[in-house]
Amino acid sequence: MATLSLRDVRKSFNATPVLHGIDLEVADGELVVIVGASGCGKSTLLRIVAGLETPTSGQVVINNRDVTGLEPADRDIAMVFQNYALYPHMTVFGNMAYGLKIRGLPRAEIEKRVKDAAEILGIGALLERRPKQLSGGQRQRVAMGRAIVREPALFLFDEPLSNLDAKLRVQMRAEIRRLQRRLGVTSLFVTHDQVEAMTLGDRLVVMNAGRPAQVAPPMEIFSRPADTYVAGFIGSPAMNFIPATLEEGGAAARLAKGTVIRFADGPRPGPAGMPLTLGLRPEHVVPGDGPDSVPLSVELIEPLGSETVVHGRGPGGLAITARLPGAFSGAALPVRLPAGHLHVFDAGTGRRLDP
Ligand SMILES: Nc1ncnc2c1ncn2[C@@H]1O[C@H](COP(=O)(O)OP(=O)(O)OP(=O)(O)O)[C@@H](O)[C@H]1O
Repeated sequence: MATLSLRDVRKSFNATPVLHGIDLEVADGELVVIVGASGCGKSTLLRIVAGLETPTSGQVVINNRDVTGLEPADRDIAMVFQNYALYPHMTVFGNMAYGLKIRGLPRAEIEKRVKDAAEILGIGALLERRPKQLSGGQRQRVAMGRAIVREPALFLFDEPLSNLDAKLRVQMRAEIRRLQRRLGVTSLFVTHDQVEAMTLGDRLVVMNAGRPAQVAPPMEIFSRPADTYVAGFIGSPAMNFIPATLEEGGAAARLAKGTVIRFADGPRPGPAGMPLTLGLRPEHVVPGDGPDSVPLSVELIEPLGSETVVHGRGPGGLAITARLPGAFSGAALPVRLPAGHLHVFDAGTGRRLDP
């Protein structure tokens, strides 16, 4: 049972700020995923929670205890890394038991914990092997096992799946989710992979250049992204962005070549002529004619079997990607930009404009 609080955590390296004040509350048993592009500060944040890095200011609080000044070993956490960090000269049993031996647990207790964890992870038959005699997925399970036997308050995962091939990644992702639910251990998971983030997290922290751009459950992030950064980062193919201006007392948007789209859900605040960025996911671009349609000249067709991704250009060179069900061929098609699916952002700040 554990909660984690980060309170205005800041970090600079050589006077260059990389974390600009992170506040986060992680509930007991919750799995929070920190996701963002390379260099946004995810690993630094995780290492601060682990105690491997000292924040420039701010606090790390685990179970209402300020651990900011404590050594990693005194924080009651277990970390699973990308490179597994197994001892090559030790057996699987030895690797999993090592931390418990250091802590001076009785031999019988160590054996019980290691065997139980190995059972849960399906590696009971591998306990006498050495890491080099294991597959990538098996090594990953040993690294997980080593974390589990410690029965920590907090699991910290730093891109633990990135060395696995695509199929194994998906499998291990599901295993980690199941395991985390079953054990109920509060967890922080860092990844740059948006699919991993969406499928694993109870909530996501989408980081942009050292700041949390949005903290919310995955589907809320997908359906109501807080700004254009989050909107463009989550979702594949990426959301289309269409420049427009605010019209009709905030009730409509005018596109470059004159198409006017009336918002389905009421007016947006802002002066007439205010620059907007409209967001529309490729799956919401539909072929057809209407007051909200634009002609598209097709540049690239990507058949995916059950659906087709079509990249094209609209008026004024506007790039639009559509995800169409089934097969598609052709050089041109009119597409509708349905108002009910539009995300409306302030073009200046990138922030979502709510009706
Ligand atoms: N020890 C260090 N000294 C100086 N700069 C550092 C140090 N560690 C990280 N940085 C810088 O801090 C920024 C954030 O790094 P961090 O590793 O946290 O990013 P990340 O989001 O985890 O990226 P990636 O996905 O590539 O691992 C980067 O610009 C990085 O170069």
